Amino acid sequence: MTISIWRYSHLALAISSFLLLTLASITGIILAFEPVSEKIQPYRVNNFDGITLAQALPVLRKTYPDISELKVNASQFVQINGSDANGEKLLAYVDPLTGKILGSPKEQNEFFKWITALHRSLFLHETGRFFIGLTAFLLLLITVSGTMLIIQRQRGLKRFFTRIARDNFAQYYHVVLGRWSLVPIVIIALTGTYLSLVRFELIGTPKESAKVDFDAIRSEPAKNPADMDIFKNTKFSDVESIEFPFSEDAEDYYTFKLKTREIAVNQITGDILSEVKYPTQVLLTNLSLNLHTGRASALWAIILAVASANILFFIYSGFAITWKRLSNRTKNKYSADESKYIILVGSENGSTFGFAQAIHQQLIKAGEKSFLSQLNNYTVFPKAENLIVLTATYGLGDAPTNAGKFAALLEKHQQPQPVHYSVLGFGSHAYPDFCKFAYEVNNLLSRQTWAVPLTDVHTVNDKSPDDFSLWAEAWSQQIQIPLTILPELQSAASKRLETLTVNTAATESLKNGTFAISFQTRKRLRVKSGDLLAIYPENDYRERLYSIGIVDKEIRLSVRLHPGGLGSSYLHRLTTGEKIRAKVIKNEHFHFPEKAPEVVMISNGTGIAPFLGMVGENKDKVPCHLYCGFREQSSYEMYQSLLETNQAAGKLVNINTAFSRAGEKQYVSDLIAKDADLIGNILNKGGVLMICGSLSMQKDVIELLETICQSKTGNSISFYQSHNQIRTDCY
Ligand SMILES: Cc1cc2nc3c(=O)[nH]c(=O)nc-3n(C[C@H](O)[C@H](O)[C@H](O)COP(=O)(O)O)c2cc1C
Repeated sequence: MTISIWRYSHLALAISSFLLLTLASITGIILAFEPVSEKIQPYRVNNFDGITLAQALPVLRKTYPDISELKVNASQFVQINGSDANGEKLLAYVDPLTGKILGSPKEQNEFFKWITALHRSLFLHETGRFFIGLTAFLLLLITVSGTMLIIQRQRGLKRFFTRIARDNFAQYYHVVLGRWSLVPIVIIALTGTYLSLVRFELIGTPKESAKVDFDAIRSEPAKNPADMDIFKNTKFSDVESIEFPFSEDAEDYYTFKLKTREIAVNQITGDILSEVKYPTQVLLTNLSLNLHTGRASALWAIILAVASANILFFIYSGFAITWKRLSNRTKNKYSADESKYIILVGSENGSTFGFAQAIHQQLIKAGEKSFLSQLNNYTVFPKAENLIVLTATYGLGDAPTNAGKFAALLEKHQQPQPVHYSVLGFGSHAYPDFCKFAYEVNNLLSRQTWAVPLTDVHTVNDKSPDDFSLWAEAWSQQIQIPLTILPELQSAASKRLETLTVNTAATESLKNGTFAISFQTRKRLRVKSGDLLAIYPENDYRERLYSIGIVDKEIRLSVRLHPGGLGSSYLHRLTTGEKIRAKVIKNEHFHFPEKAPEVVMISNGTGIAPFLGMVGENKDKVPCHLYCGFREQSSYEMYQSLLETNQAAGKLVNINTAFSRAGEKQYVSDLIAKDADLIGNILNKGGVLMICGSLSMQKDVIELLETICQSKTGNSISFYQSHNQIRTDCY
């Protein structure tokens, strides 16, 4: 919620000021070159900061007896004013130590004059100045709201400068450059606002002149100016201007306008006749001018120019981001009430909508009625048969702004008919709570009586086309509508097919219709237990996926034979030595965990397939517990000897079996319920739970684990799902 307040303020402020901000930034960049071009003039003497008035004033007065005034400008050029020996007007830059003339001051360049007027007042005098002042203030508010957004994005001030997860170009550089130019932009905005307030006298700058008590002026003891304390202690770098005495009478005195005060000095004795310290407002005005114009430092002027150029980039990238968000507003061909397919999206920056649009368009093309909207528009969908949720995760594993109300709406609206659902999470492993909100949505849906899982929850890391296509394949397999991958994602998604040779064909089909089949692969094929094998029984778009277990260097599949099933009948028909074309799909999230202190494997039926390979891969003998459910003892027997050999080798701590149609008639969830303490401990110490098998088993186990997590660990199950401690691969 708060993220949207800052975001809307940031956007509203940007929209209301972008025209004037563009103008002020462009003119600001140009004006930054004025101090730079001035600084390269050869009128500043070396070691200027060390020169005292005692060293310079006697020389200057001797060389120019009719000098009336001396000024030191922001570039530290010393300019004298008076008349020369011939009585001619003298206005020149001089070397304060020698009195040598270095050049003569020039009028401000006409071009810079014109740009300055445009920058300050838009040629509209006070009205223009007001709008420019207002723009500076709005820029200040934009930087405040922008800073808040970065703090939220980075999850706290401490992580302000830590790595940024890369989104799209505009998004990424908006944040990266925003962080680096924050300080100069705040300074530009703050000083611009301050100078406008001074200009409109909303901040007063009272400046009193030094008042001299003429009766107290002494004319002795006379001192050599080079020996006067005030001359010795005052550096040229502190001077703004000096008015010289008009004559040699004691009543005529020096007036030093220094950076912080004004003093009157007796020219004969060196007495300080009066001293006035400038009020803070005057000091701040001077500082603001220096900082806003860069007149005191060429380096700072360049920083200001770069910061102003960044403001232009922010205007462009800010609008690019907004455009992307707005362009995702969908116009639906079919209403929510009449649609069979409902696609709901949780997205902050719009990329998830891109994926959703692709699915939506393909369903429409296939002649289906599909409705696409955001998760916050969840309601009753009377004709819905399929719900697809695609959602990103933000903040601390939270919902995106357009999905924040989903949980409450789900409670409120029950679907009147059974609806199949499938959840696809979008996230990034750069964040600790990977796709947490998607897991939460999936867990919430699984508790609804009307909701029937169609696929396991899938996740997409950093918009990976491979991850997306994995979900698309699993979904298509269930629905029988081919979802071809977006053309722009296609190149990455299309992989080479492998030729595999059947090593052991399905010799016998057991009573319950389960069989095993193994394939020999080429030597260098990189495949691990938990990866998926995609087969194409009819050599067309129809693909079937099976979980792989690597046993004795072979790909071993466990398959349930469905009467008339496309994939299972095809595999069942294959004979030893036959070759097939298939694709190995990497399924990294379901590999045997490399660093877990303890592992729990939970399966039912053919879901045991990847675990058969994984136990063999447990070379470090990580404590590993297996909970597997079957219909009857005979289904287990085909895996028993392999599992017991691994147990004897110390790669499995225990094998817990549940038979649903024999003996105690138990489900795998009953075994887990009994070992709730053990499961809680394993999660607490960073162990990993892997679940493979049917979606209905997964639903029961997840529900049970939610209770175990809450009571034994204090975290919700989605915490462990998003931290990769609970991994599922169900179908
Ligand atoms: C500020 C911010 C916070 C994020 N937080 C998470 C997070 O906690 N977990 C996660 O998996 N991804 C996180 N992400 C990554 C996004 O979920 C991911 O980039 C997603 O694809 C963006 O989708 P969208 O463009 O539709 O909003 C975050 C991204 C950003 C910019």
